[in-house]
Amino acid sequence: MPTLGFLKKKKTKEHDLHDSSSPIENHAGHITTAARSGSLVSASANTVSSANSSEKAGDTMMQNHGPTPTSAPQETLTSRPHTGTDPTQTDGAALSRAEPHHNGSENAVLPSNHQSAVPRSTKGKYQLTDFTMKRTLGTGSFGRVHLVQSNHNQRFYAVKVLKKAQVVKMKQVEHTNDERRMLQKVKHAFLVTLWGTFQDARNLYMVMDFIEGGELFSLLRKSQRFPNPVAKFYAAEVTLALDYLHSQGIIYRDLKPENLLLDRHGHLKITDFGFAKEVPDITWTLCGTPDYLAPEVVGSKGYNKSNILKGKVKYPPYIHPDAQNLLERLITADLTKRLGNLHGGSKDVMQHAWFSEVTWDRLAKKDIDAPYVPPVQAGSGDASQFDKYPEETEEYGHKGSDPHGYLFKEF
Ligand SMILES: Nc1ncnc2c1ncn2[C@@H]1O[C@H](COP(=O)(O)OP(=O)(O)OP(=O)(O)O)[C@@H](O)[C@H]1O
Repeated sequence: MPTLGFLKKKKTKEHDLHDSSSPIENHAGHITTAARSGSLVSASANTVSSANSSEKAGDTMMQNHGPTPTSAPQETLTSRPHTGTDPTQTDGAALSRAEPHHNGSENAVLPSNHQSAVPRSTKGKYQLTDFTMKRTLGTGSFGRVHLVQSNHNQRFYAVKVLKKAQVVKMKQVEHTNDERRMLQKVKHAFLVTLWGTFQDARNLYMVMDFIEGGELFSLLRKSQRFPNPVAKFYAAEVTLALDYLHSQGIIYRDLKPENLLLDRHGHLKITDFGFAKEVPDITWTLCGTPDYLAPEVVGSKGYNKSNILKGKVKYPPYIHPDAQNLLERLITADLTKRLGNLHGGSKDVMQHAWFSEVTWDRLAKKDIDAPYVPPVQAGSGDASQFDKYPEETEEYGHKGSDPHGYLFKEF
């Protein structure tokens, strides 16, 4: 018989994980790339090679339990010196003020790494003239993401621009409004921060922190494959981020290396909530006989990808057996057997053998050095880690008729 007790959304333990961190309230911290030279990263080149040295560094990294790791954790703890600033704040004000000038109710200081569900209010009405548009950082199905510079504090941000007509044509209105709402709500060290949104007659704009280190995709492409400990580091940070999202009733649904960005220190930030979904009543735990569950839930019929249900994954011979085991258990089509969806919830994933040497609380505090530090000049708008794209030819800031505006009232 099924037990109904576990059919509640699981409040996971990242209360504990994040309560202890509060790393990003201190805006006074400054990390220079020089300060990172003592890090455990051996791959100072542009790739994470699979050389032995790198493998070893990764091992050390994940076992870095000592009280004083060699990589100046305090600096890591006070990181994001420029990212925790509202784009309309001038520098001096941003360091001390909790309220931006345009809306007294807003909290302009980045929240701590707590998993509190109190939404960060980012509904300051930014406008195009607050920013100077720079080059394109990436393109997606409905728009593009630009590097921009705030005209108020000269800091750099990323602005996602979505063409309303395209969003409507591709039937993405709901997804787009969801994306905005969820990104505004979440706050986590490994999730990108949304500062605010605005619109003109043709476009929607989402103002985010600029994550300088580029896509994990690019690093993977250059590296071809990650050594086991490096893969483990990124997977572990993703695990924490997803665990947090799930605790907030959000399923991400678009996990891919293109959406995993590296910050200036090499820690992950998940971006693109275009397919994320809020499922407040989601059943994360499922075990025993699912007598009371709808067939489409049991059979996962909502996702009609029979090839995925039936497909057989071939694992390369070099994959670590523990990693393979974890993957096999995560991509189990049968929800009643899938790791992360069982009685222990995400804890089962975190306690899997592949993650055995991960010290989760320290990882959550970014207290474990990343295996690769992107070669960027921090805070300077250095977009060298991003691929180049043909630039948008259509000017932004259109006034005039706005046939779709009523669909995006929240922006
Ligand atoms: N905050 C950010 N900082 C730096 N670059 C970013 C940021 N957000 C997005 N990008 C870049 O822009 C690219 C496209 O962004 P995003 O995935 O959000 O767009 P999209 O239109 O939803 O894409 P898709 O069609 O893949 O869903 C990302 O892959 C990344 O390279």
